[in-house]
Amino acid sequence: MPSTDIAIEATDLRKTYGSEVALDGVSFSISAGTVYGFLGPNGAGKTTTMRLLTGLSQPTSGAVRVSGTPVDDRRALAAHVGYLPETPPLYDEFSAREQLDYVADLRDIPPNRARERIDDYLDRFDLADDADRRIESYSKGMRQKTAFVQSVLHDPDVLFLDEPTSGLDPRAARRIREFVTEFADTGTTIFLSTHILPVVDAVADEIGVLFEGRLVAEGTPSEVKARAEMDEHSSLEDAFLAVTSEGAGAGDGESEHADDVTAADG
Ligand SMILES: Nc1ncnc2c1ncn2[C@@H]1O[C@H](COP(=O)(O)OP(=O)(O)OP(=O)(O)O)[C@@H](O)[C@H]1O
Repeated sequence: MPSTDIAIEATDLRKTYGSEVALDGVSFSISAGTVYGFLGPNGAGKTTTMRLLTGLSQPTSGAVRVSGTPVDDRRALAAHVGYLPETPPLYDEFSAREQLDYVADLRDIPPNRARERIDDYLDRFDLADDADRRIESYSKGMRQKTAFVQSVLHDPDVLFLDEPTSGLDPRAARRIREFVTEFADTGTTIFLSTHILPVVDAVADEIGVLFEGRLVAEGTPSEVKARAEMDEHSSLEDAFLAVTSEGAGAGDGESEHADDVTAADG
């Protein structure tokens, strides 16, 4: 794997489904160790982008490199990338422990190391007592926690998280936030898509806001707020609503701030 300080580089990504344009020329460059909050309203193209960034789907045009490697080289990337998708792949008939053993084996984690990590994570996510029950009997939050552990078991350099706190109670959601910060402190790059804006405000170094398949704002949380002409007391939610109003993209003037919002740098 080539060494690079750029962890994720997307160049002019376009994705169409028939006549539907899901992504309309999205570019960004994310430095290693960054927590990047990826925001956008329903249907903006976030999941489509994440699938392109993880090589699960091919762009209509444009290119993606993760840790310097083109994402279509999935063999080279597998050890370096973790992905928690919106609908995580779990086998209902497995227990959490079996599921995690299976993934550890796929990831070629040495058995002793795998056992240690799995026990540690099960404990930290309060799953230890249920670890030998079948996943089909789990609550949504227990499934989500199992899926999160599965995505980080091999200690990836770049971690893609799609709504990681979905279905989690406050304690578990906080645990995920702490993990995100902890991983980032050790140099892991985190690409985090969520609708829970306070989470992004708390953990993200940088933010990208997608609207109708285009990146309409990018920068630190305070830069995005400033760009949307918010004052220092405004929330990220206020800025999000300003840059993703119809007026921001189509110029119908619905938002008083829309005309002042400049396009993202990327
Ligand atoms: N397989 C597909 N076939 C056709 N259209 C699709 C397909 N996948 C996504 N789209 C369309 O692409 C656009 C972007 O969808 P995407 O799922 O990426 O949005 P999103 O930002 O993740 O939304 P949400 O926040 O609701 O999860 C939508 O208009 C969606 O209907």
